[in-house]
Amino acid sequence: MTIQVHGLTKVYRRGRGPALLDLAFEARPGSVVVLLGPEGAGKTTALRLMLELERGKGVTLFNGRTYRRLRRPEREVGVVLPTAHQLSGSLGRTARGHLQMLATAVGAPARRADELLEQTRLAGVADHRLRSFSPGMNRRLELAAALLGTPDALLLDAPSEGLSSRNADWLQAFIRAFPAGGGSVVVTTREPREAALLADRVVTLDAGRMVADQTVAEFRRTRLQPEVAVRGPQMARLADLLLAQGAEVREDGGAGLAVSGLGRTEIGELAYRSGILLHELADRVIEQPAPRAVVPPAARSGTVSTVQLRRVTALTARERGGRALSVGRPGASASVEPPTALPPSPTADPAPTLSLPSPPAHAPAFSPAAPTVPVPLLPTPVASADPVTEPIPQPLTGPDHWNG
Ligand SMILES: Nc1ncnc2c1ncn2[C@@H]1O[C@H](COP(=O)(O)OP(=O)(O)OP(=O)(O)O)[C@@H](O)[C@H]1O
Repeated sequence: MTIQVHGLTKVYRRGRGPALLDLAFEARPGSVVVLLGPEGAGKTTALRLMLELERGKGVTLFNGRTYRRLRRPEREVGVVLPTAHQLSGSLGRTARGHLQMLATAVGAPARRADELLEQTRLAGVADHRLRSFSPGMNRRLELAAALLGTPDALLLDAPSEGLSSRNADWLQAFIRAFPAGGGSVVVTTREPREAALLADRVVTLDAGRMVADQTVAEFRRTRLQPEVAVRGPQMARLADLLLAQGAEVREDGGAGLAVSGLGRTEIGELAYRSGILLHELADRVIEQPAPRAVVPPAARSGTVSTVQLRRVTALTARERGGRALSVGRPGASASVEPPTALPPSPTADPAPTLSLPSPPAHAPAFSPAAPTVPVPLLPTPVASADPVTEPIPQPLTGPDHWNG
């Protein structure tokens, strides 16, 4: 199923800024789109608008029809929202009884309940009453309910929240497998790593604004930086050797290094050949800060209908060629390269820009105004020469970050 989202905008209270402003994206058949953002970014609001559970601006089309105009919406679109299936009146029912009742309501055969209990790993508690269910079991039951009508699309709001890591792994595998038959999924999360696991496309929200719309490959490149943590008693010597091999090296705690640009195996072999003892050698992923929305005063005063923002994919400082930290050896001072000039954006939007206040010095990139994103989606810009777009500061990786 193709899901097209055009210009979704929601203002809950007059005089307050929008909870969601001009959200636009497309979920193609056979794909997973993740809406990623921190608490309050507007993810749930987006799903509620898509399902017409809220009044607002914009439109969402499911294979060309709005949700309410679908012939059998509850069979065509499976939904897991915090309020979608209230269990409060059903706590005395068994899981099987609850699902059978919902199956009847959506016109699915009763045996579908048992199939789904099996599929969502609830078969063992099928005859348990819902009042005994843990939050994680409830989450899986909600998913089973969403699947009763064998839908072509799933809208899932933070489905892995409250799940044990084993069940979260299972759920992520399920979500990844769902599009195989042409289905599409829109799923929300606050976790960049989960987004990278699930998504074909990641739409990043901040303060109700879409601040990036990226393929998962681009998202991984810009937001998740792989590095290798190395620990041992001879790190100064190893740092010199690694730098000579072209790696980037940061001090990481007293007897540790964080290395990028060389793989774990290469680092291990280098240390072994040089007779350097290692206590730890482990892959890890460092999250880069998300792009932040710069909220114009007009939006804060609630006059949002005239304000339109365009998205910009923020680049990491490293991609912009600036602020790459190279550390000679632990304890030595870091050399910080000055930022280099950006090339003009190949996809720069020629549309007139709205004047925005300068972002605060700490604020990473966002965009000025321009027309809304049409459907089909524009390719994500790979760079921007926009004067209000700043490089993202190099991330600090914990209390022991390099502070030279
Ligand atoms: N019914 C409501 N009335 C007023 N404001 C609301 C309402 N629902 C949401 N908001 C506000 O809208 C903004 C977006 O909320 P939303 O729940 O969509 O965020 P979210 O990204 O889903 O956050 P979370 O990750 O915590 O679920 C927040 O500032 C929230 O306080």
